[in-house]
Amino acid sequence: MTGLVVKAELHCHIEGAIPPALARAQAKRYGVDTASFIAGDRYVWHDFTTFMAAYDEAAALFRTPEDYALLAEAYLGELDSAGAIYSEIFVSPDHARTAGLSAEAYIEGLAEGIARAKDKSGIECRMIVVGVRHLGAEAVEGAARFAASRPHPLITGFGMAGEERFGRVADYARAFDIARDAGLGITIHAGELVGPESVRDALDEVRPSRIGHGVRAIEDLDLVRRLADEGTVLEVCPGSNIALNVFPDFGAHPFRQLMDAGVKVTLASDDPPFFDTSLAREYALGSEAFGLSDVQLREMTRTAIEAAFVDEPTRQALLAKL
Ligand SMILES: Nc1ncnc2[nH]cnc12
Ligand SMILES: [Zn+2]
Repeated sequence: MTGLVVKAELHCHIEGAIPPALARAQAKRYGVDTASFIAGDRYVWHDFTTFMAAYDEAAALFRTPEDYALLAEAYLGELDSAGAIYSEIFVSPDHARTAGLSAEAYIEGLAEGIARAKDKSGIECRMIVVGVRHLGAEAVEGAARFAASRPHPLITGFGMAGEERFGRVADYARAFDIARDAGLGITIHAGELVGPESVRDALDEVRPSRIGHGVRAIEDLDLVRRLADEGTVLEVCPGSNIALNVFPDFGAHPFRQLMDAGVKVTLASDDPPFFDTSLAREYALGSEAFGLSDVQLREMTRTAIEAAFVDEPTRQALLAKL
């Protein structure tokens, strides 16, 4: 039934959306051995650290603007087929630079793929530049300065991904100040690998309108009330959380508790092929694991579009499609 529900996605890392078969094809072109991180049609990893290592290896196989154009076009085509009308992708200039591609060329390639997808299906997409937390505060400030220079109109947000157990949120506050001052939307990964204190620090130090994951806020009901009161939107990625063992199974996942407590929740796929998921599967889980009706799923899509980092005319046009 959820196939009929109009969808929107606020949380997908474009490097995390590389299908293993495409990574293999890229590796063949560039003469890279994938044995350490792909087996058959699956990425090989067993915890967050080895997941990040496999992710970095896959990202390093994308080296030209056209490589990224094809990736963005393919991912958005898949989303369109699943009924999505809007997507935000996290983009990481640090990963591009490691692969020998300038941040500018990387963004141009992605923007080309986004434009091709929009021409084909009408799907809207925006880019959120992310800094990589475990590269340190200076690197994250560099990513923020790049985003704040507003190198492309489709870049509308700034965020931070990577190893949440590295450093303290306060170390990164300046990066977020730079991005906020430039008018970018703000989101931050928190409450995924670390508990409620990480979410509280994110709220206090960064003042985001959205939090990536945030699900471990459930360990502190005062914090859950604060999220509800302040209207902070959570980009919840249940398939990712179970794959990374943040919770043992969907029965233990707090999506429904957060929603019932009045927290604004949305569903997203994070790094779909790494976690055997897709936006379609996350919406199906919304129904099958969390008991949401199609009407509730559609309302959740509305929450996502209301929280999207887009200009008002685009937001209104998207809302009119619901
Ligand atoms: N689930 C995740 N958490 C933090 N950083 C990430 N980068 C890509 N996926 C991530
Ligand atoms: Zn993420």
